[in-house]
Amino acid sequence: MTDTEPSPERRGIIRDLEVAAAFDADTEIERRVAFLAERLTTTGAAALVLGISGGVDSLTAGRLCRLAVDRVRAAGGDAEYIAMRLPHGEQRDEADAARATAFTAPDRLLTVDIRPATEAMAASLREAGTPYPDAGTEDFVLGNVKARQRMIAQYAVAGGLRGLVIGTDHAAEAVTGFFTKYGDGGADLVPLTGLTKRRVRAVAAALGAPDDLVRKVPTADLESLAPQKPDEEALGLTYEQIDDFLEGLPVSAEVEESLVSRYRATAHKRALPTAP
Ligand SMILES: Nc1ncnc2c1ncn2[C@@H]1O[C@H](COP(=O)(O)OP(=O)(O)OC[C@H]2O[C@@H]([n+]3cccc(C(=O)O)c3)[C@H](O)[C@@H]2O)[C@@H](O)[C@H]1O
Ligand SMILES: Nc1ncnc2c1ncn2[C@@H]1O[C@H](COP(=O)(O)OP(=O)(O)OP(=O)(O)O)[C@@H](O)[C@H]1O
Ligand SMILES: [Mg+2]
Repeated sequence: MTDTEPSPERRGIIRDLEVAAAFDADTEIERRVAFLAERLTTTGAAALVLGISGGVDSLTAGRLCRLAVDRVRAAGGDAEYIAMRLPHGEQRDEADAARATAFTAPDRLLTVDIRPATEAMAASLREAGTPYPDAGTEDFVLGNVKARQRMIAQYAVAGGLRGLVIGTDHAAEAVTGFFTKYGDGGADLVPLTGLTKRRVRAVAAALGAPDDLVRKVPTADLESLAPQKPDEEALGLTYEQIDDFLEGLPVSAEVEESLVSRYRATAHKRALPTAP
């Protein structure tokens, strides 16, 4: 069963997440590079800091950082793009991460293993007697600790070098709240805002990224008990379905209901802390 006319609630979500009706990859590249360059110039920051995972989102954001920094320099400014590799121990898709990093052409590359910090926190939580209901819950929660360790590492570099931390959140993650609050959700600038997943891929392709990395299966890769688990498996929805919903295309009633209710349930993740 499909609907052809998006509900008023869906239209509100599309508007709130800034998903444009029309899309042209080159126009989006220009707009987003201009945004990053303007932020560097206006804030007087000296660097853009971004974790590169090997996935398409960070590859795309990283290339936009490269172009923005080049633009600032061409205008006589001084800035750099700092990429960070933040593996948890040995990363299974390290070869992809290395190629993605090379594609973004950073001025500096810093590699920080987040495993020791994550394990130290896990051990201290266990010692404190943290009452996890089961091993799966502990593994899931420690996955979010990994994402937050990455945030800590990026802010440590930004703090030392007058940098700004780049987040890779886009509309297809924002609508489901599929990010760690104050983990990968913690950033200063979010240049992919409003893009659906297929539009992120289209931007990556237009930027000249290697085809296999453009089409790579998305994974948060946070759970040690389920390494490289595809996002679509975790979400129980495909990115095609999520993108269709966001682009106002026909989706089933089940998909519509599921996304509207996830959007409502995760409102706190897209807002400032709740105050009285
Ligand atoms: N109603 C409410 N009002 C205010 N705050 C509320 C709240 N409900 C929960 N909270 C708070 O939010 C916390 C839950 O949020 P959070 O800690 O983020 O945890 P949660 O949303 O449960 O998990 C994060 C999800 O995002 C996925 N993820 C993370 C990182 C990257 C990617 C990726 O795409 O690569 C995906 C991850 O696999 C997982 O499925 C609760 O522990 C609580 O502190
Ligand atoms: N192993 C890692 N090394 C460096 N940064 C990472 C790593 N894992 C995650 N990140 C950071 O967290 C962000 C969120 O991860 P996410 O999985 O949503 O994006 P991605 O890996 O770039 O693309 P995809 O969603 O297609 O897998 C990444 O874009 C990146 O900035
Ligand atoms: Mg990923």
